[in-house]
Amino acid sequence: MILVTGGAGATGSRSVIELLQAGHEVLVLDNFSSGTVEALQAVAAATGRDFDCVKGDVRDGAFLQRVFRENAIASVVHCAFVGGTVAGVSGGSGLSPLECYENNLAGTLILLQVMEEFGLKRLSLEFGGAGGSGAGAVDGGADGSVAAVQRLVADVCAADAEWVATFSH
Ligand SMILES: O=c1ccn([C@@H]2O[C@H](COP(=O)(O)OP(=O)(O)O[C@H]3O[C@H](CO)[C@H](O)[C@H](O)[C@H]3O)[C@@H](O)[C@H]2O)c(=O)[nH]1
Repeated sequence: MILVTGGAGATGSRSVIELLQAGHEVLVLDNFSSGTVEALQAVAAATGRDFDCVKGDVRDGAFLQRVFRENAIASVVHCAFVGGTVAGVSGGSGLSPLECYENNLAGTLILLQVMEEFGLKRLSLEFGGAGGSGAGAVDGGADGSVAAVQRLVADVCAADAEWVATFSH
């Protein structure tokens, strides 16, 4: 089973469709800060497949531990990112830098810690709107938090060859 964080959002729900169509079992995890039940209903309609969804936050380590304990998760697709507030950059969420870094960097840090605790070291990161776009994008992100996430994950992978991570924007 593949866990898709932020699976009720635009980028995440597209990933869920692709994974279901490829025959994978999927579990969606989303705090529904911007994700919607309608997006999940559209996934079900497009694929004709059933999948479960748990409501909760990637920053909640105890919640993540429960999810990993109760489900046979083989890998994680991490899409639970929020956009920055840099003027003129798409994907802006209206959140402050502190809120963005907390969502994106702290959320990823806690997710990685719990994954490692469960011996799970396969991760795809899909930044979607949080990655920014066009000439205004800074270091691959609408604010520095996406670059910080990439650096964190790169350092974790460099220190332990068992970790496998891919990025897409
Ligand atoms: O801590 C968090 C933060 C976010 N989320 C969830 O993560 C998902 C993020 O998805 P969004 O749709 O908010 O963001 P995307 O990057 O997927 O999509 C954005 O970027 C896209 C471009 O790729 C389009 O512009 C789209 O309209 C715009 O919402 C949401 O379900 C949100 O509820 C969490 O679960 N936990």
